[in-house]
Amino acid sequence: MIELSNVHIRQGDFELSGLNFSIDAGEYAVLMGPTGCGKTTILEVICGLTRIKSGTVELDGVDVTGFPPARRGIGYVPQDRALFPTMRIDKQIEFGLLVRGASGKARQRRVDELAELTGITSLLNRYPQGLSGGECQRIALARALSFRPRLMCLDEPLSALDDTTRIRIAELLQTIHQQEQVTVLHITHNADDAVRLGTTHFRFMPNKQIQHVDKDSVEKLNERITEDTRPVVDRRREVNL
Ligand SMILES: Nc1ncnc2c1ncn2[C@@H]1O[C@H](COP(=O)(O)OP(=O)(O)OP(=O)(O)O)[C@@H](O)[C@H]1O
Repeated sequence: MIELSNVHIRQGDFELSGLNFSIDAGEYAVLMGPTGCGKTTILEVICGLTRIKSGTVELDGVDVTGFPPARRGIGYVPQDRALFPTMRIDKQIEFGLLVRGASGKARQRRVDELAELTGITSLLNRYPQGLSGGECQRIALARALSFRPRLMCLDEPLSALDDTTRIRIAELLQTIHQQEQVTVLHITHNADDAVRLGTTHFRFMPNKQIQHVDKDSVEKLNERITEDTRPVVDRRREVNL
């Protein structure tokens, strides 16, 4: 489904090289690793938001290395959710379909379907201002799913939520994985979330390579949780267009 081969990335002083990583279709893959090791960078490479120096990115056997984000058919939920601040929620959800030329009827049907799936029907006429973190996450998930992506890339989707909301959103992620039959790549520091949600697990190793790890070893992990203090990067919004 996803295959990164011999990928070389450089951003400022940060560099990864000879990186190989693959995920089979239908998996709920969790990628873990300490802060600053390059997890978000890998999501951005897969989505087409960060250019690679060399190597290839394949999706379903197609080399998409030179494809712009919108041609990759990936739903992306960045860590800050990046909702459009001045757009009504129903319009945000249908946006990915609108730019792909879907009819008004098809868009309405999908908005209703996703609103029900994510539990946001009562929010469709609102704007992002004043919404809770959990509500924003549900909307970001619905928006990313609108065009039936083959892959969902989720950047710490359960961070910054209270415990009850965290459990509810984790349940929603499981429902989405099953009902939408979408392959998921979820990055997290949290070993409990990784064990609960993942069907396959990967970890950034000290040698800057990604390695497949079994569930038992994930349970023993206790990654240090630190906040990402980098400024929000607006270009991440592009991917769901
Ligand atoms: N645009 C950029 N220019 C220069 N350096 C960058 C840029 N984007 C990211 N980096 C650097 O690349 C490294 C990896 O960042 P990345 O956000 O991928 O790590 P991460 O594993 O997702 O971290 P966290 O878990 O804290 O979110 C960091 O050292 C970061 O400062």
